[in-house]
Amino acid sequence: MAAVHNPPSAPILISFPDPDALVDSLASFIVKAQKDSVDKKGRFTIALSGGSLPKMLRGLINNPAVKWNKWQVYYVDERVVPLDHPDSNHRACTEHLFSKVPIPSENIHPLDPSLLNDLEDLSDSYEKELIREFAQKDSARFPVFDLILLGMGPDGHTASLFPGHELLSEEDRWVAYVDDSPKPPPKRITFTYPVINHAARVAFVAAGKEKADTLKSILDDPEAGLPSARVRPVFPGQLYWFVDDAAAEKVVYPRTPFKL
Ligand SMILES: O=C(O)[C@H](O)[C@@H](O)[C@H](O)[C@H](O)COP(=O)(O)O
Repeated sequence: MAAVHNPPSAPILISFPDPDALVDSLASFIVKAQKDSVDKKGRFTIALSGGSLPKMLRGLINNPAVKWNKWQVYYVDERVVPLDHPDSNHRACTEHLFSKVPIPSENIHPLDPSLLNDLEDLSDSYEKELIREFAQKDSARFPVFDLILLGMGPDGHTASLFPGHELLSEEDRWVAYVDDSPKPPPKRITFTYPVINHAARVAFVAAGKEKADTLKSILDDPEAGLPSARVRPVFPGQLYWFVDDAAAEKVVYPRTPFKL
């Protein structure tokens, strides 16, 4: 009998009056994803982006529902700089979140700082870090993160997947590198689409009117093919957009009220 392939579910767009309102609901959403995962398998695998995202996770600080010792944290993409460099996503997440909560340091998976001079080795070693978490358990072709949190750049990029880049068609590797990122710094490692699109839940977080045109293209004209529009988790994965009204101002795509 031929396999039945369910199409990806439609994205769920949730818009908040301002970023502060978004922060609290985002925290509740993450805690719910954590609870579902921990109830099912005793751990919670999450991948974080850089940019403005780390600051938007402040609703998790002093939140008694977060089981920090169950979290395994990876980076969706990382700039190839020392871990304490101002450009480092790991540094941003540490400053805005990890330094303020009781997460065991061994539950956080930054890139290997001894490999910064060799992009190939660096991305291979990060892929092995994912294989240690995921592949041995169920020999998965691709890892299934419980939650991946993404940002969207004004050009429509997400992770370090930029418009027109050859990595947009990568189908095999889990982690790849770029040395020509148009957003500085130029050297980065990044999850590929197969990893992002196999997650159980993927949530974009985007705020501000400078994102309004791009968000409209992504949600109202996905066929235009901007990198963020290519995030379509395979069934039964679900895609969410947590945005503010300024970012959503031009979007016609229907909003869904926030509920857990
Ligand atoms: O390290 C990075 O540069 C990112 O992970 C990147 O993909 C980011 O999420 C977007 O550029 C959005 O950034 P903002 O949220 O700052 O607009």
